Amino acid sequence: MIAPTHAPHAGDIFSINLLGQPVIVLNSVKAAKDLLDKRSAIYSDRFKSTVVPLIGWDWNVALMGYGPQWRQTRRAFHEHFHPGAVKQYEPSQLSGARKYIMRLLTNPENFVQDLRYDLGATILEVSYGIKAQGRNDRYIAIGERAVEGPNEALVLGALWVEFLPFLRHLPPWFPGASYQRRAARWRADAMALKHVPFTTAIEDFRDGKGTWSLASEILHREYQVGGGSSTGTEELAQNVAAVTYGAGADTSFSTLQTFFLAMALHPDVQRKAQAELDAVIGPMRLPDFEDQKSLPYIQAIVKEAISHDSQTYPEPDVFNPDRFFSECRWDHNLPDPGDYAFGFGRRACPGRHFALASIYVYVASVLHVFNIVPKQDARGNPVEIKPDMISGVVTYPTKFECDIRPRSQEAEALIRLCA
Ligand code: HEM
Repeated sequence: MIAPTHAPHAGDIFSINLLGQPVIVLNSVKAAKDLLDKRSAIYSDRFKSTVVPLIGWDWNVALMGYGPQWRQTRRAFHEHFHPGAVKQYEPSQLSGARKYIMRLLTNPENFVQDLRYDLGATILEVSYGIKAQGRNDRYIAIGERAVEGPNEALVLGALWVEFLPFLRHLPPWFPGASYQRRAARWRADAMALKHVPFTTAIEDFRDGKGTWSLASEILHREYQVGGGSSTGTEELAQNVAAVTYGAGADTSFSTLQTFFLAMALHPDVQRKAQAELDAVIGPMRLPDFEDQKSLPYIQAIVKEAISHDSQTYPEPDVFNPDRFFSECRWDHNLPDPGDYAFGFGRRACPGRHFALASIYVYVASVLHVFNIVPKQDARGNPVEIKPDMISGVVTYPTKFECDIRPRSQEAEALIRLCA
């Protein structure tokens, strides 16, 4: 469950009572590390939720209790998402970022919708080997619809049925039980996410039409190890692919929206990043994964976009990539936001390396060729952006507008040539 707001003055650990159900909130990185890292043997289970099965998401490893099925699924995640394994996804991620900058050139006002689409298309290809066919793609729509259920229903206190489980037996027509109708739709959407792209991928693969994907690779590997077909193997491949597809796009999407917001507010940060890109890459090509190590300021922007702990960093709300440097060198004494933005202990995010690679390649590609500036009003004055966030299972900036323009004619030509 996700607490809807942060409570900076409430102490490291506090509890709230929701309709008789005690809820313990870990309100600092230290508290989370002490309990979830150091005592992970006893704090890796999940709350036995009424809402999770009601909305049809109980097959999702992130919401599963700590036990053999969770362990088997985590093992499969580890095999496909450890730092060495994620290299195989780089071509899809790079191609997604390049298609995106081409879209930014032709349709900059659609930067948010196109970002959602291109991240979704990349993760669809990685998970199932399916190539999305444009904005109205059936599989993209399935992915986007499916995450609405958990995004609405898993926010702490969103549905009373979580704390009064007998309410799950009420019929949908009963006064006040409209959540039953929504839950039925969310269940159908979750089932579509789990089954529809998987069935297409596996049928294509068996017919020799499909390309390699996470789903087909897990099936192949498990058959080799387990020595033949089994429903368990199919279920495992289905779950890993669907969780990747469901979890993978939304999280990176929210981080990259934060990046656009921060760039529109901080032209000085943009200039520094572009000076680094110009020095390392120059005007004749676009950034790729080979450049990552040579772009520390871009790395600092990525870390700054993921999130901040108010007790670890001074001025946590200020977007300041320079905080990671001391005397022009990377400051290794400063905690890495990547060590807590992805969770703690045994339940920490297995998609972390994949996510960081995606965010890097979008940030570097966009900044190399575009300037992001606030919109101008009729008199040519910049329209003030009031930054704010919407909290939920995933946190997003509220809607904001900005102008995204190629940095130069050469930059525009480079996009047209290479993207
Ligand atoms: C910026 C991007 C991302 C962020 C900030 C993020 C964050 C998180 C966090 C904080 C958790 C831990 C939740 C907890 O402790 O209960 C988590 C779990 C998880 N994440 Fe991510 N994530 C991101 C991207 C991804 C991607 C790309 C994938 C898939 C490839 C993924 C798959 C998962 C899974 C499967 C879990 C559940 C792990 C478990 O319960 O054992 N995430 N993520």
